[in-house]
Amino acid sequence: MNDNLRVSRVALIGTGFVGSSYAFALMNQGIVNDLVMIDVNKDKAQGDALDLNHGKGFAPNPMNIRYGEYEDCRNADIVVICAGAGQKPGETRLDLVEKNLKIFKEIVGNVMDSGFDGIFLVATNPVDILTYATWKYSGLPKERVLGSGTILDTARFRYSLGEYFDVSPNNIHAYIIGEHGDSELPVYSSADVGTIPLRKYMERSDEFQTEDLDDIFIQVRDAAYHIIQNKGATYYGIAMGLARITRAILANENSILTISAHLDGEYGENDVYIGVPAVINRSGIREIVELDLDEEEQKKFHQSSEILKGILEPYFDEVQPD
Ligand SMILES: NC(=O)C1=CN([C@@H]2O[C@H](COP(=O)(O)OP(=O)(O)OC[C@H]3O[C@@H](n4cnc5c(N)ncnc54)[C@H](O)[C@@H]3O)[C@@H](O)[C@H]2O)C=CC1
Ligand SMILES: CC(=O)C(=O)O
Repeated sequence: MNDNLRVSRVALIGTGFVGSSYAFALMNQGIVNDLVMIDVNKDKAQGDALDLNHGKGFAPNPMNIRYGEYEDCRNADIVVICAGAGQKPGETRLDLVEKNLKIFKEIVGNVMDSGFDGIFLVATNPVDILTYATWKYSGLPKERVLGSGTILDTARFRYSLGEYFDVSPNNIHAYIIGEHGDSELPVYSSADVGTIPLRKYMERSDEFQTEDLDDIFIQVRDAAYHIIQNKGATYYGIAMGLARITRAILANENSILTISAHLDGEYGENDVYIGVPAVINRSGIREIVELDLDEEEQKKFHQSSEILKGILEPYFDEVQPD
């Protein structure tokens, strides 16, 4: 049988705003055959599974959806973790570290006790820190533990640049890398619009001004704060991003996506999970794509990495800031 057509199972831990939106995206896109939903709040997971089942008749592909227990993770291809606290208005992602690390120790322990031997995909914030924790707590190879990283920030960036240039975001190649959070950075040096380097594209019209690029980035970096202020949480964007990563894994796509990956010398950094472009396929992270950063970008990326290492250090003693 073609490996791309085999039965695929995702176990989702945490069926709150993000988890249930992700489940809805999976169903609508027909990405997975079997979805098991697990939450400490069993009523919520059970209610979501039933609600989703009622929409199945309108979905593009047959899909088995049910609520379950940790033992159901045993045969999962991917365990996706969206469980834990989210930011309240005014809180940063890094403010969540203490409480969500505790939750993760328990969750990852339970998943591993089931005999799980697949790929972890983490969305809970602070996502780079919790992906590192998942890697440590699980003992799985680093290639099989990834976080959503800056996939959402990159999508927001392409959306905003698309609006600015009045071009589809699909024709814009531009990445946000670094922490999924306040120290992230845009990579303008290698951004392009329809293969034309972005800065060159801007020469087409006096309407395009370099200062606007700073405003666009600030809008992107602070988007979550604005959305949380408006409606308490963000979930549709990340749900689509998680579905995109899931598809890249299960369909063995070899797609380049900005996810949180463990660096082992790439970009001159060691022992940190951070947002970078990487080739994603059925084995998880096939390889990290090293962008040719300019000096300013390199400096900012290093600063972002140092911030993450500084957060990790008290919890994981072998992490040494440079
Ligand atoms: N990586 C990204 O780009 C994004 C990440 N997030 C993060 O996703 C996380 C979830 O956000 P929401 O869904 O809005 O929160 P939520 O509060 O709606 O859902 C969290 C769910 O986790 C469950 N949970 C808590 N402890 C658990 C445990 N020990 N075991 C199993 N389930 C447990 C809760 O019962 C709840 O259903 C937050 O950390 C948030 O910051 C949110 C948006 C974007
Ligand atoms: C909440 C969050 O991490 C985001 O929307 O970017």
